[in-house]
Amino acid sequence: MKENADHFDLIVIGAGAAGLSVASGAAQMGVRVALIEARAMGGDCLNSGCVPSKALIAAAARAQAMREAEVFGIEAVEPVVDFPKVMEHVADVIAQIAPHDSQERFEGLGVTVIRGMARFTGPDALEVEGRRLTARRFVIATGSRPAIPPIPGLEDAGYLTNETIFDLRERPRHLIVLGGGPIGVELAQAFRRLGAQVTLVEAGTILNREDGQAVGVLRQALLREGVNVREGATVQAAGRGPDGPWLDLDGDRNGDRIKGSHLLVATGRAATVEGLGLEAAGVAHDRKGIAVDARLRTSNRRIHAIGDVVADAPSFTHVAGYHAGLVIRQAVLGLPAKADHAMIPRVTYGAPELAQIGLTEVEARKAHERIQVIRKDLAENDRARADRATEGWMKLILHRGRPVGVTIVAAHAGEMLAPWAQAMAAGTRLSKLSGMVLPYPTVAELGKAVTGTYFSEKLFGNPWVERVARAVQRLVP
Ligand SMILES: Cc1cc2nc3c(=O)[nH]c(=O)nc-3n(C[C@H](O)[C@H](O)[C@H](O)COP(=O)(O)OP(=O)(O)OC[C@H]3O[C@@H](n4cnc5c(N)ncnc54)[C@H](O)[C@@H]3O)c2cc1C
Ligand SMILES: NC(=O)c1ccc[n+]([C@@H]2O[C@H](COP(=O)([O-])OP(=O)(O)OC[C@H]3O[C@@H](n4cnc5c(N)ncnc54)[C@H](O)[C@@H]3O)[C@@H](O)[C@H]2O)c1
Repeated sequence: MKENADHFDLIVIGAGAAGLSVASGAAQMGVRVALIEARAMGGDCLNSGCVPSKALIAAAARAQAMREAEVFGIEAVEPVVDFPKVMEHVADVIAQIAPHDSQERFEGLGVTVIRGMARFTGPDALEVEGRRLTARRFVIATGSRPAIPPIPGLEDAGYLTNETIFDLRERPRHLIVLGGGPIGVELAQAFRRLGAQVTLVEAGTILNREDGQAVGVLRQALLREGVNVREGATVQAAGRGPDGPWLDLDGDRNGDRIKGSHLLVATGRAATVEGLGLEAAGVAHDRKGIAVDARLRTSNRRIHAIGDVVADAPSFTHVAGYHAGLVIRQAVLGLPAKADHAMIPRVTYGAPELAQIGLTEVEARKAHERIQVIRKDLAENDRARADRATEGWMKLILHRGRPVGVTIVAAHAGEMLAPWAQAMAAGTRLSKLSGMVLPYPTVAELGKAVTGTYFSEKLFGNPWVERVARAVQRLVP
């Protein structure tokens, strides 16, 4: 081993969800770790992603609840939204979580934290701010950035991204959101609920990876709440007028111009690979990110890549954490570990939320000749009735009696999905799930009701079961 102060067992580049998880796990198991971060500790999720967006959504939900109070016998009112205070709340939530990801905490765990841009100079060496570091192994966890589409005039129009929108302290009068993926949909609805006029512009259909029927429920909610949803809209050009940015659309309606006060671009992500010196390190990558094998190794076997920077991996914080665990198993404990993205859950935090694990119905029909789909509406659930939140449903997709997918559209779909994620990861049989006693009244009971339907279809009206039951009545005292 090189007796050099700047030699480490493991160097991690990027202190976002992925890099932080590897660094803390490895350091706590006695490995000499360096963690390099060019910008804010915590990366996208803490500073400009999950955390601020969910805090904003929470404030927006409070505002909406005031508009919808009538049904509970409480006078509905149009809320007075103090937008700067809402954004203070968002900043405060970030500040509360930040110590967990801070340089001080990681140094306390024994990690050497180095601030600056890392650039590989060779297969086992890199440079940060003129300092040379070497290591036995590296982990690239440099995440992703907003991908900006090549629309003529977009730079002149001026736009926000997830990296700047949470710095706003003045409520947009009219926010144009370009892109109807999870970022666009979540933020469009939140800003609308906080009192902005919102136009959501999407080239195809919103949330196009998700179950179309579930998206339909969310789309109706967006429209009902006054989000102007423009799907199938191609943006020809953008520019800036005296009052703010505009987009010229061509598609569903010919040649119309949308004028807003602010424009948010949420048209996808690009892996952060520029300036990393990946060629010097012998790490293959393309437009989609860094290529890895099932063990998350790059073309340089001593370098792993994890999180958003990985080509073709789902971009979620829980995936970043999952990848980190797999790398720790291999690089720290010497155990084999392979990534499997088939059972990664995902939730779009609209109102209602849209949650998915495994195959959607359409995907399952393509993958298997025969599937069974059982759907139960929230309107049948007592807690949902009491909460006046009966919009939505759950769909269980089965192949040969085993769950291959679950889709939920409901106010708390993410929480409702969690036990299914556990059950599907553990391979729990449906009979075990249907035999479980759940607290009443909870919306989670809808999941049990679905499994109940599966078994009642098999048991009720079945001549064999009826014969057995009659025999038992005769023979058992
Ligand atoms: C608005 C929004 C909402 C989201 N909501 C959710 C959600 O609700 N749930 C969910 O699961 N996911 C959500 N995501 C996705 C989630 O934020 C990402 O999947 C996650 O942050 C990826 O973590 P990461 O560690 O791979 O990358 P990042 O968090 O991007 O971290 C990478 C870090 O590397 C640093 N870096 C880059 N290059 C270098 C270099 N050369 N040298 C040193 N440092 C470098 C960067 O500065 C950054 O801090 C959301 C994303 C956005 C944008
Ligand atoms: N709740 C969550 O877990 C959550 C929330 C936000 C983001 N994320 C993660 O971040 C990723 C990125 O989110 P995103 O919403 O930016 O990207 P996305 O790729 O999921 O969606 C981008 C959308 O923009 C549209 N689009 C692209 N170019 C366009 C153009 N020129 N004009 C009009 N529409 C255009 C696409 O058709 C697509 O629907 C997500 O895929 C997800 O993995 C997760």
